[in-house]
Amino acid sequence: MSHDIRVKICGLRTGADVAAAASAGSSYVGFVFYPKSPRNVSFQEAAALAVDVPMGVAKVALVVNANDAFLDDLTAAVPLDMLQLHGSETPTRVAEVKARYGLPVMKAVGIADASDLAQIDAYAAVADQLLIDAKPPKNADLPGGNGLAFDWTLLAGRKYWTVPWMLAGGLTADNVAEAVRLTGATQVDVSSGVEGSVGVKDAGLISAFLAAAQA
Ligand SMILES: O=C(O)c1ccccc1N[C@@H]1O[C@H](COP(=O)(O)O)[C@@H](O)[C@H]1O
Repeated sequence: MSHDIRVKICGLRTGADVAAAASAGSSYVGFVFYPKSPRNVSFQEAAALAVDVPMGVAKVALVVNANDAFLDDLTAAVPLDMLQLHGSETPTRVAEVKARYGLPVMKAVGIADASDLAQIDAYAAVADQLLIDAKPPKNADLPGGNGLAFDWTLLAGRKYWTVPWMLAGGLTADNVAEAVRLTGATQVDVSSGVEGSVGVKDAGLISAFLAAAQA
């Protein structure tokens, strides 16, 4: 039986990446605007890639603790459908970004243990979507995109959040079906799990991930 799981492929850097994600059936594509990331793209590169994203596939900009000047320039240069805030933005900042840019905002929340779940309600009150990701290791260069999974059973039996959410963190074609089964996620996000080497997407892995997520 096939399930209606919506997939986001994050960290696209080339036209071939966009074509692979779109033809495999992704619902979202993500562009990373964070210089420390091996997946970082410039505004100009993202604007060129956005042209080839089919209608109906949402273009998501991933930013980390971005200020208004950065977001002003980003939103002027790149046609976007959603902003993904993947730093330590507070609920107040999430609300400010949503009001200032008029774009749906997805807030990433890092989870390592049950105590990390407490913060989610405050974000659910202001964000349009949540991204439930693994908390990065201490001193990690990146706040996400580390290929690290968290204990999915932490989400089993949770009360529902009031906004849609995506599961992320260390997902691959081999584990995504189990992750969906344990968490009840209806949306999943992947970056390093569909790469042949760090920062380099692999069309075969993208297609295998979509097939496994929706199987
Ligand atoms: O992908 C990145 O380089 C990145 C950089 C900074 C913040 C987040 C980043 N990626 C996001 O992290 C999660 C999980 O990634 P992975 O599948 O474990 O590699 C995913 O949501 C990406 O959107």
